[in-house]
Parts: sequence; structure tokens; C-alpha cells
Amino acid sequence: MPNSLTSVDDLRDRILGDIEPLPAYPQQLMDAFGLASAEDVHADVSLPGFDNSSHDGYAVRFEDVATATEQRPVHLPVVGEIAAGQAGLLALSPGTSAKIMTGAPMPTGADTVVPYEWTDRGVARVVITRAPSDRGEHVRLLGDDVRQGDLVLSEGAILGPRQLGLLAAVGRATVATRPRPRVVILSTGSELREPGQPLGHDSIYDGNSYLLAAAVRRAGAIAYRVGIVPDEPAKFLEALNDQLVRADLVITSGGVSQGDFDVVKEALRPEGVWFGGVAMQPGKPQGYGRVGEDRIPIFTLPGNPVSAYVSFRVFVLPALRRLMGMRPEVAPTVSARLTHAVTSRPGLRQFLRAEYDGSSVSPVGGPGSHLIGDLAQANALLVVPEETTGLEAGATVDVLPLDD
Ligand SMILES: Nc1nc2c(c(=O)[nH]1)N[C@H]1C(S)=C(S)[C@@H](COP(=O)(O)OP(=O)(O)OC[C@H]3O[C@@H](n4cnc5c(N)ncnc54)[C@H](O)[C@@H]3O)O[C@H]1N2
Ligand code: MOO
Ligand SMILES: [Mg+2]
Repeated sequence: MPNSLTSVDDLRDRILGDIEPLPAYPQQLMDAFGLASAEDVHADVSLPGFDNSSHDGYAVRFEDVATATEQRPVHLPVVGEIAAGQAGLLALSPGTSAKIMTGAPMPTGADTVVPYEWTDRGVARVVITRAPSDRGEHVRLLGDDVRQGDLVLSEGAILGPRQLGLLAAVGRATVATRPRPRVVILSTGSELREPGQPLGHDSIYDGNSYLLAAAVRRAGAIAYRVGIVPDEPAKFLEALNDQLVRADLVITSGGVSQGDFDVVKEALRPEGVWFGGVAMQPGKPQGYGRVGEDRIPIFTLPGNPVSAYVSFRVFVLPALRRLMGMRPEVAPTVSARLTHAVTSRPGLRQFLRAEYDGSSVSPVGGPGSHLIGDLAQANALLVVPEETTGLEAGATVDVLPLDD
């Protein structure tokens, strides 16, 4: 292998430049939950759609009640009652009032609402014992939240509860989204066994396909966990080709380094897949390319579990987000205060497992890329830049919180 390493950012940029978002189509709102909007949404209606009361009480003209006190109450005739859902039945004449319920449209002529609590709750006449402090009190004006034509949601925004609630509130029954990508996951290694099966002294359980399938699902995509393929190129290619029909993206683990049985490299290099070293630890040996007639993107991740996971976070997750049209594609890091000094290899971007509490960050375990026990303890990756060989306790550092 040549000594020159590709930088993390160069490889990620190359991958993101190679991948296009999946085609968008309209979805019912609840089917769009968790996906990204594939359109800028402008409001078809204003919110509120009409001036309405924020309290149960009496619609009045401000000047008619501005002097009301306990000692000198104002008396007004009540000329009608307006419930929520009733078209404004009334034009209110000066010196009169109408009962009005929360959410009901204001009658023309009225500009203020006096809540029941400031009155005797009269039916034909009402006694008002407290004045509103301003014209317009307890009235919600047309468009004071959203104006017709406003941009309420940008393309790329994730459709969570608040976003779906807003879309429904402005009358949208559907929203354009991109489908969840179908991701095929293969673990390579003749030493691998399925959990639950007997283990020889030379075999280990396949943790990676579960790790990656769960990470794929957490990203919002569909995971097809194929399982274990032995270190035999013909069998690997057969398993891969069988799966391509249902794949928008393929992830493999293992078989990409310098070994004598590095099956993925051996099988896919002739197909034009790129293999090389990336200036990062863990995750140095990587491969990326396209396979099959449909040129499906394939990520060939290193086999060490921490390397596979970090590679997923750094390269595959942004690609999945791009397929789904989610923004941002690359998760931003946050700043934190380092509790313990750390050292790092020069020339490589180090991703150390860490515990992050919202302000400070502590390394967890060692840097070994086989340490899945430590990985499971961590809730963040501490990112040590390529040129940095050591960080002092108390330094401000970059942290990538792990939400999965
Ligand atoms: N001579 C060199 N050897 C290695 C180098 C190197 O530069 N020169 N790089 C090392 C680094 S760094 C990594 S990372 C690994 C990557 O190797 P492979 O991608 O070829 O992965 P394997 O050799 O197949 O496996 C590595 C390791 O991980 C275990 N493994 C594999 N799959 C799974 C799985 N599904 N679940 C759990 N554990 C798995 C496997 O048994 C090995 O122990 O190469 C170094 N070597
Ligand atoms: O780069 Mo490997 O991914 O350290 O263990
Ligand atoms: Mg292997």
C-alpha cells in the first residue's frame, strides 16, 4: 500500500459528491414522520386564520370598558354568544358586548376580550369590574403566528412532531419526502459465528452486522442484515450479487486491510472499487465505490468493531443523510472541556471514545479498535485533529456526541 493517506475530509467530500438524493414523492403526513422534507413549504393559510379570542369572556370595544373597576363597574348589554367554530355572527355596536369562547372569531366592531373572571358572567347584561390594560387584550390577530405565503419548513428539515403539527396546521395533507434507503449489510470473516451458535477457540461472534444494522436503522434507513460471509471471494461476490436487487447502498465489514485473506479487497478491486488508507484512527483501511449493473454505492468498512462504527459515523451516515435529503449531512461537533490529558498519533485524526456530560468530556478506555466494551460505555467521540499529538487537561476540544 502506498504510504500516502487520503484525508478524512477529502474522502467524505468525494463520497458526498458521488451520491445523489433518492427521488422525492408526496407522502401522507404520518408516513413522512422521521424523514426529511424534500420541498420548501410555504403556508397556504395564515395562522391564526382570523382574529379570535384567547379567553372565554365578552367581546367588547376597549373604550367602552377602559374605566371599569370593582368600585365603578361598567354595565353592558350582551347581544349574542359566539362559540368556537361559529362564523362571526355579529357586528358589535358601540356600548354593547357579546359572549365569546376561546378560539371563536371576533365580531366586527369588537377589539378586546374581557375574561369571565373579571365579570359577573351575566347573560342579558354583564357587569365588568376590571379593565383590560390595552386595546386588543385577549385577542389573537390574523397572521400573528404565520402569514400566508411564509416559508414554514425548509427542504432538508426532519419531519418530527412539531414540524408535522405545523404542516397539518397550515392545511397540508401531504409533503414530498425521499424514501428510506434500503441498506444491505454483510460481515466478512471465516472466523465469525452467529450469536447463539457454539464458539470454537478460533472463532468470534459477529457483532458488526448488528452494530451496523442498528446504526442504519437509527439513521432512518432500512437495514437488511445479511449476516456472515466467509473469506472466499467467489462466495462473497455471490452473496453480494444476490443482495444488490434490494439495495440502495451496501455496507461490508472486514477484509480490506493487508492480510492474505482480505476477501473484500480481492473481490472488488477488479470491479473498480477504490481501496486505500485514510488519515484516521480507528478506521484507516477503507474502500468506497459502486457495484453491479445499477452501480449501487458500496462502503467496505474495516473489520475491527470500533473501526467499523467510527467509519459508519464519519462516512456512511452522511451518505445516508444525503440519500434521504437530510440537512446537515455531516453532524457538527460541539466544544467541551477535556478532563484528562490525552496523547495522539501525529498525522491521523483520532476518534477517542469518551463520556460527554454537556460541558466536559473524559476519555473512556484505550484507543484499540477492538474495544467494543469501551465503545458501548461511551456516549461521544473526542476528535483529536491530525496535527495534534497531545492535549492537556482543561483544553477546549471537539466532541461528536453519539445519539445511538
Ligand atoms: N499489516 C497490516 N495489518 C493491518 C493493518 C495494516 O495497516 N497493516 N491495519 C490494521 C487496521 S488499522 C485495521 S482496522 C484492520 C482492518 O482489517 P480488515 O478490514 O481487513 O478486517 P479483518 O482483518 O477482517 O478483521 C479485523 C479484526 O476485526 C475482527 N472482526 C471482523 N469482522 C468482525 C465482526 N463482524 N464482528 C466482530 N469482529 C470482527 C476480526 O476478527 C479481526 O480481529 O487491519 C489491521 N491490520
Ligand atoms: O485503523 Mo484500524 O481501524 O485502527 O484499527
Ligand atoms: Mg476478516
